[in-house]
Amino acid sequence: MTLPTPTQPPTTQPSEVLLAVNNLKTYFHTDDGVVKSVDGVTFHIKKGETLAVVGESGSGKSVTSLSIMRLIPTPPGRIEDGEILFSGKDGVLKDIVRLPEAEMRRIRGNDISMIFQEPMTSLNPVYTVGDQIAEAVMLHQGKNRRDAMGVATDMLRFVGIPAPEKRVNEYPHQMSGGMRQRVMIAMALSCKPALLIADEPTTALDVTIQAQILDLMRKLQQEVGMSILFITHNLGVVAEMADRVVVMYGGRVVEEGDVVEIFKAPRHPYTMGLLNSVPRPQDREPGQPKARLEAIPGNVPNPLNLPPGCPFEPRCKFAVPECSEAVPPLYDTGGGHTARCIRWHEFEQVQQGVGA
Ligand SMILES: Nc1ncnc2c1ncn2[C@@H]1O[C@H](COP(=O)(O)OP(=O)(O)OP(=O)(O)O)[C@@H](O)[C@H]1O
Repeated sequence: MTLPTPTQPPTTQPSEVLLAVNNLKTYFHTDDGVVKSVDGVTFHIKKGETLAVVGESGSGKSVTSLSIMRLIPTPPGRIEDGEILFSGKDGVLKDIVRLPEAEMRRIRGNDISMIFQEPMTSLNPVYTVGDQIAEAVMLHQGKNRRDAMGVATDMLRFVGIPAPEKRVNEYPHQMSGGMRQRVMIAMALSCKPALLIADEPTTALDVTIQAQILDLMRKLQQEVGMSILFITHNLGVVAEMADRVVVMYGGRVVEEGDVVEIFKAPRHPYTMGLLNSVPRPQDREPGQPKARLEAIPGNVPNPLNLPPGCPFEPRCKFAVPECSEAVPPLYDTGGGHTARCIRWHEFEQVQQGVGA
């Protein structure tokens, strides 16, 4: 995979905050100890924007999104602290962490929808795709079955499924992986959510279909005007889809900022490592030396046994003794860009050519 250069302007002019996650802590109480999967995570999503959450496997991306949906398996999981402020279609600001379950059920699928990597885990094999979309429409929009089936057919057409009148009566197994992912998107968008959470939605698809689904999501976002929280480990997808990016490591945000800025001037060695492990288009230009790709050495830390200091320190080629003393705070590096590294300023100087 080659990394595209993120250049596209935001699809809308995002201004107001739709969702604000503040100091979220979601832990799992296991027999082996407490897994601090999400440990003090803060970020926000503006109306109409796409925010990518990126990080290696185990960094806490999915637990963050499941916390927003309040779908953490309890026990062993629990949201221990923090707030998730959300302003839904009714315009009332709510804290998702503290909402009664009945109200949360109204929000799920109506104000916030989620699509997953593998549609077969979310689609029911014994019902037609039309029935499944119609059910969500009947539940949230109070439509009768006939009208809801009409909406289901329209939604299948909307997501580019050919012959929707026929396919609405088909079962998931009669469709290809790409078509099933389109059905998932149709179902997720059928109630026009304000926020779509997409957790690795294209990972299981081959590259051509992947590109089609990403294109489709961009187009639909413009038409529906929703915000997207895009969970991925794929920086190519981040560059193509996101306005801003949150980089997670060991259950914490280690860097956040505008996607163009982060790709151009990362301030955290983990983000630099992620970027160095994927080819960039400028490295492939004629006359340029062949880019050296480097995998980040080592593995993500064991969440039951995190080091006392910066969790990336054991893998970091820029680590100094102070790094292992305490978890660094998130430093404001300017222009809405933050990084959790005590040496961020030195990277800035090198990138700006100071003392080089
Ligand atoms: N039900 C659970 N019980 C115990 N630990 C859990 C549970 N669910 C998640 N975890 C732990 O929480 C941490 C974060 O997991 P999470 O699934 O959020 O990572 P991720 O960044 O989404 O990874 P991936 O890209 O593989 O989905 C991991 O260490 C994981 O083992």
